[in-house]
Amino acid sequence: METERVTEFPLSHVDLRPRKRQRLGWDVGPQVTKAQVGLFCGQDVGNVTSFAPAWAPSDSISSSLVKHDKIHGKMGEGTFGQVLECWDREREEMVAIKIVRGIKKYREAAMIEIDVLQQLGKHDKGGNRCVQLRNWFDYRNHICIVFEKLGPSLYDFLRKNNYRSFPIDLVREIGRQLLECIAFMHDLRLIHTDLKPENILLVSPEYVKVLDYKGSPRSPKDSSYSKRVPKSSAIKVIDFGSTTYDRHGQSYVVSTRHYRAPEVILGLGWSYPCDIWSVGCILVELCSGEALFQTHENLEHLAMMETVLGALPQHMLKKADRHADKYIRKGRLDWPEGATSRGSVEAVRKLPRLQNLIMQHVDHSAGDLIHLLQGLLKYDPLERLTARESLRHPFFSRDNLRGY
Ligand SMILES: Nc1ncnc2c1ncn2[C@@H]1O[C@H](COP(=O)(O)OP(=O)(O)OP(=O)(O)O)[C@@H](O)[C@H]1O
Repeated sequence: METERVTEFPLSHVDLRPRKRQRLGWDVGPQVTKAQVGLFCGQDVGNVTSFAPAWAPSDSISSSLVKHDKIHGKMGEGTFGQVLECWDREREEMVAIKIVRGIKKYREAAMIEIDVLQQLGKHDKGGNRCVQLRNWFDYRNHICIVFEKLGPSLYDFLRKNNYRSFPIDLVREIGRQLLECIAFMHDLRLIHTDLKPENILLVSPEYVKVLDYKGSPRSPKDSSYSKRVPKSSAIKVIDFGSTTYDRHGQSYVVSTRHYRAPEVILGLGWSYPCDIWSVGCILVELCSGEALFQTHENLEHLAMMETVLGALPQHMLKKADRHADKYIRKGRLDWPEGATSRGSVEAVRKLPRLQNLIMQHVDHSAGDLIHLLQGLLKYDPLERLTARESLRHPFFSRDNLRGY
C-alpha cells in the first residue's frame, strides 16, 4: 500500500529524505473478493504491551494473538497499521503478520492485497519472487495477513549503510529478479504500481563488511572506509495493496513520487510500463545510493527528468491533461520560469546526465547498464522496454555474470 505521511505514529528516526509521499486519491483496484474468514491462528505474546499497535483498542489484537504464536517484535509500520514478527507454532517458523487498521479504505486495500497474493500463489511455478501469503484472518474488524518472514528492505539496507551504493554485480542480480517478478505479474495482467526500494525485501538479513575506498566517509559520524554488502542477493517483492488489473485508460495518480512515470504525472493514462519506469529509477538508486529524482513537485520532477534524460517528447507534452497546464507553456516545460525557488533551479541544474551518473558509480559493465536504463526510462511508455525484453538485455547476459 502506498501511504500518506503518517501522523499517528511517532517516527523512530528522522530521515534525511522523507519517503512517505502523499497519494492523490484512492485507487480503484481489482474486484475485491468477498472475504472468506480465514483460519485464525491466534498467538501467544511474550510482552504484549511493548508490541501493541499504537492505534489498537484496549482489547488489542496483540492480546488476542496470545493463543498460539509469540510476538517477537515490530518489523514495520505505515498508515495501514503494523507488521509484527511472530513465531508460528503450528508451522514452526517465523512469520510476519500485517495487522491492518480497521478503517474501510485500508480494509479494502488489504482485501485487494490478499486477492492478488492468492492469484500470484496460484500461478507460481516455484520462485516467482513475490512474498508468500501463509494465511489471513479478520479479527475484530482488523484484517491480519500472515506472510513468510523476510529480511530488511533495500531502502532500510541502504539507509543503515549510510546510503553507500550496492556493487554492480549485486545490482544486476537484484534487477534480474525484480524484472522476473514483474514479468510474472504482467503475464497475469497485474500491475504492481508501487515499486520502490521499500517494497523490495532481501530474503536474508545477513551481510558482510567490505572495504570501500571509493566511497569516502559520508558524514563526520560515518568515518569508516567499509560498507555492508548483503551475503545473498535473493529478494522478494512485497506490498500488493495498490496492485491492479490492466484496464485501458487508467489515469488516476499511482506510484510513490520518486518512482512515478512521466505518463502518470502528465495524466496521459498508464499501464504496465509504469512499473518498468519504477524499475529504472530503482536500479539507478541502487548504483548510486540515492534516489534519482528527489522531489515533491510535478514541474520540478519533469525538469529533473529533462536534465537527466533529455527533452520530453512534444507529443507527450501536447497530450498532457488540463492539470498539466500549470507547467507546460507553448508546448514545452515551463522551466525554469515556473520554478518555485532559485534553490529548485539549482538542484535541477546540478543533476548529472544519466550516462555520467552511472559512470561515476559503476566500474565495469557501465555501458550495458546505461543502455538498459535508457530502455527502461524511455519517456514514451509504448517505446519503453517490457519486463521480458529487459531480461534479454546484454546487461543480464552470461558474459556479464561474474557471480554474486
Ligand atoms: N514479509 C515480511 N517480512 C519482513 N518484513 C516485512 C514483511 N512484510 C512487510 N514487512 C515490513 O513492514 C513494512 C510495511 O509493509 P508493507 O509495505 O506491506 O505495508 P504498507 O501498507 O505498504 O506500508 P507503507 O505505509 O510503507 O506503504 C515493510 O516496509 C517491511 O519493513
